[in-house]
Amino acid sequence: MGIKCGIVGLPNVGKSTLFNALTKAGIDAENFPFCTIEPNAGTVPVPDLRQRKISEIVKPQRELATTMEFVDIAGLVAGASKGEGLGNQFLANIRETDAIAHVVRCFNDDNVIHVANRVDPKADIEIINTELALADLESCEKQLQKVTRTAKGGDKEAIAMKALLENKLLPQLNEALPIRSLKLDENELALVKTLHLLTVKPTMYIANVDEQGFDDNPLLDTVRSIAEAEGAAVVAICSKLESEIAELDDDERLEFLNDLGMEEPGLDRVIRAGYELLNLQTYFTAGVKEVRAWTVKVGATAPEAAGVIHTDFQKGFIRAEVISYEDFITYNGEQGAKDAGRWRLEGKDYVVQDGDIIHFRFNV
Ligand SMILES: Nc1ncnc2c1ncn2[C@@H]1O[C@H](COP(=O)(O)OP(=O)(O)OP(=O)(O)O)[C@@H](O)[C@H]1O
Ligand SMILES: [Mg+2]
Repeated sequence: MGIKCGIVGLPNVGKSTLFNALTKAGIDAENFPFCTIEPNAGTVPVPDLRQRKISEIVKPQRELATTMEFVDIAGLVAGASKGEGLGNQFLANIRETDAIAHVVRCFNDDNVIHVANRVDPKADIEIINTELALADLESCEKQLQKVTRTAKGGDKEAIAMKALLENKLLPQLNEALPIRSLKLDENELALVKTLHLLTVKPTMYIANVDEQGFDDNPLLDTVRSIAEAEGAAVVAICSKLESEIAELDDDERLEFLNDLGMEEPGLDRVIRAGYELLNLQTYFTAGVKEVRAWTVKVGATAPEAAGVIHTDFQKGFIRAEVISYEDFITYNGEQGAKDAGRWRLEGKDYVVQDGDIIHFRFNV
């Protein structure tokens, strides 16, 4: 499905360190602002404990996870929308993503330069959010000029767009508030989509804390309360620690996590949060050759889910053979689920459920 999550934030807050931990790409993550200039992209498997359990039953030749793409973007400073720092180029990189992971510095370390010489998550978040809102404000003002002309000729869509811009979008952006927190109806959302705005993208905050900074951390609390007010998700991680964990081999990693009292790397939480942010879910195909996870939108129908594998599967869709994840595990696989009467044949209106194990029947 090609889902892209952009990593944004002020310079030198730990974006590339996080990116390296996620992708094991080994790009430069050094202690100076604007270390990253060109964006770096990397594909990351979405961790799913259910897949392992399915594979234990099916014993396939191979397992394939579903994936998500992360893009590490250059640091943004105040005035970026007017060309400061790396300016508009940076904003164009964000425009191409589906969701935003906003990294906020919540660690104290005098050796690591902060561009404003202070650690202040609230001020940092405001700088980034203001720049994104200013960029959108500019796009919306341009659009208003354009539609004002066409609206005079009586064009219905132009009239609707003009009203939306004047009554809702521009007032919101003038307050430096994001478009995603506006309540909009379906028609308005369709119009907004054509504007390719930045502040409409689903956003989560990544609080980058010290190794000891997960509990009793007022900096983290600040990020949590800002996010709560916006209805956004927060994931607390220590980028530096994660990049060290990522370099270990599997056995060492388990031991290290155990010593830290962690069940899984913090990265897995970042990836899953990105997945939830975009309202995505997973279904599985399970055969002796391979057990594979696939990504679909929540609410996708069986033919749409088939289309993720191949467009021919969608076009020639006949039926889906479905077993829920719980049944698959409870009855120890397909045969057991069949014997228990838990194997279903579903038609084109079936709405896929998270974790479903599906086999598609189709014509070619
Ligand atoms: N949780 C943390 N605790 C302490 N130091 C950290 C932490 N996370 C990152 N750092 C350090 O901060 C410095 C900057 O990290 P990094 O290069 O990842 O930042 P960046 O956001 O990508 O910067 P730029 O915008 O300049 O590309 C590095 O020296 C890194 O080791
Ligand atoms: Mg960087």
